[in-house]
Amino acid sequence: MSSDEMGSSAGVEVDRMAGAVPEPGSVKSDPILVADRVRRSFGGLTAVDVRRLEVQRGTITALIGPNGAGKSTLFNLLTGFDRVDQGDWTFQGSKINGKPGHKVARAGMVRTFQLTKALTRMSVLDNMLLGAQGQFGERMAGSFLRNVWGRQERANTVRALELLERFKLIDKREDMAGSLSGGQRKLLEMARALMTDPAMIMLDEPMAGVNPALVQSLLGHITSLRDEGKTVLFVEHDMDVIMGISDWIVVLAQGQVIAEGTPSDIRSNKQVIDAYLGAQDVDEVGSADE
Ligand SMILES: Nc1ncnc2c1ncn2[C@@H]1O[C@H](COP(=O)(O)OP(=O)(O)OP(=O)(O)O)[C@@H](O)[C@H]1O
Repeated sequence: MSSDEMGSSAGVEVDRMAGAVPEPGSVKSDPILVADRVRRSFGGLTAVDVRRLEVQRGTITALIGPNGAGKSTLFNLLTGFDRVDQGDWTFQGSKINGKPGHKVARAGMVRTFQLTKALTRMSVLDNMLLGAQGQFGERMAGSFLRNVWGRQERANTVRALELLERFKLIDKREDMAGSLSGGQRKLLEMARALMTDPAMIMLDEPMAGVNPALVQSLLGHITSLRDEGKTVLFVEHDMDVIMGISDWIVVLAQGQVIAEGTPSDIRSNKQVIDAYLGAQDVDEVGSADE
């Protein structure tokens, strides 16, 4: 078995994928998320048309593909932030399609959100407390601030401070979120998503706009989440990051899953090279890994 198929945790080699076959729709031994025939069109354009997708529990799974492949749309659909035309999916064995984002979050599946304008004008700590409400949109920010201190927020504040400590943002807790650097914003987005202690966290481009100095720190946080038993599904464009930390990679092109596999499977998959990676990128990925 290749090193890509094996993960190392506290010196013990673990086969997290339990021999899953590298093919689209691949069956997993312990899937936390199972999606069937998920379709979403915008006018005449089919943005997502996924026949079957299973995400193995306790892994880092990357969702990759060219621009416009449907990655963000699939994220939005699965987490209740967009409506499917058709499709079913279960999370931890329970059907969650059709549920709004905050209910999906309560079920244990949380996605990160980029800091919108309203959120940048709130303090780092208030951003965290907002995360305790589960999934949220910008329009909830105003009502949240009016209500938050009237309710039992003590436990949430304790959790928020613990997470800010862990993500090295504790000294910034009173600062406006908008004053954070690109990397610190990503740390805040991740910390905020953890407020509800989800079983699965979905990260939307966790490395975008991050200074190289913070990349290692972010990677460390992502792998520790997995090593604590959480499932991580992330969309990312940085191939070194994807190949470096993923247990499994799902490749989308034109809304469909065209390949799945370990980093080494994907790196040598001709269809993926043609549709996405390009020979040059594969060489770069190979050398960056060595
Ligand atoms: N709200 C919308 N209205 C119309 N078309 C949309 C909408 N959202 C997405 N699309 C289209 O659906 C397709 C998939 O878009 P999506 O943003 O999901 O791709 P992506 O893989 O996340 O791309 P990127 O890597 O560039 O973020 C694209 O052609 C996009 O233009």
